[in-house]
Amino acid sequence: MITIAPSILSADFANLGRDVQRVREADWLHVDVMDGMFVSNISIGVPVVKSLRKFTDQFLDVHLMIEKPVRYVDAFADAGADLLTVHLEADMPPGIQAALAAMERRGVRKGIALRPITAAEAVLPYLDKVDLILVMTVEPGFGGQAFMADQLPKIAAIRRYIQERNPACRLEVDGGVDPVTARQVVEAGADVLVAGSAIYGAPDPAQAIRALRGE
Ligand SMILES: O=C(CO)[C@@H](O)[C@H](O)COP(=O)(O)O
Ligand SMILES: [Fe+2]
Repeated sequence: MITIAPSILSADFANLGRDVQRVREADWLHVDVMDGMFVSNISIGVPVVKSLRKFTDQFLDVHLMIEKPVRYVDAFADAGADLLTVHLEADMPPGIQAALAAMERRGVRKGIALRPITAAEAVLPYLDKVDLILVMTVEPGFGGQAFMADQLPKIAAIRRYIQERNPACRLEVDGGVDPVTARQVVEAGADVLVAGSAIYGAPDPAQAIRALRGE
């Protein structure tokens, strides 16, 4: 089963409620949080997640592109995030483990994300503790970038690790996903597809969601 997670980074923030309505047929909503430190861009944070939680029943998939994310787990849990994904590069190992432990305490689903430079093997110490692994297929920080096909072998390698060690874990791909690259990442083993520009840049976002599902 393929899950589509529209990224609201490509929405019109002045009309966010309208743009969330436009993707209501997707089960998930992908929320990109950027701090201007882990990535150069600054996007949105806790108050927007809180407002989204009141507005939609969609599963709130919050991608934290922030340094030392353990500092914000409680705040995003209070705001109503369903899943928090932290980058392995965003802290030293005790910090990432502390972030995952805090999510466990709060009953929030736990994800880890990898920049393109980070090898598949980096997930191994965490694989039995997480609900989702996110492979970035662009450098994190901005929507609308070109898909990095050199990440496909990494997706396939992580799918093999998941099958061996934690088959319930989801494998999400984020960056440059469109109907063509969607097929490639699904073939490699992804089962959650994030898409920003391919959905919000399309004349009919609902149709774009169906196209990403291969319907
Ligand atoms: O996390 C990020 C960017 O850092 C993404 O979630 C983007 O928002 C995806 O946008 P597209 O590449 O699909 O336009
Ligand atoms: Fe993202």
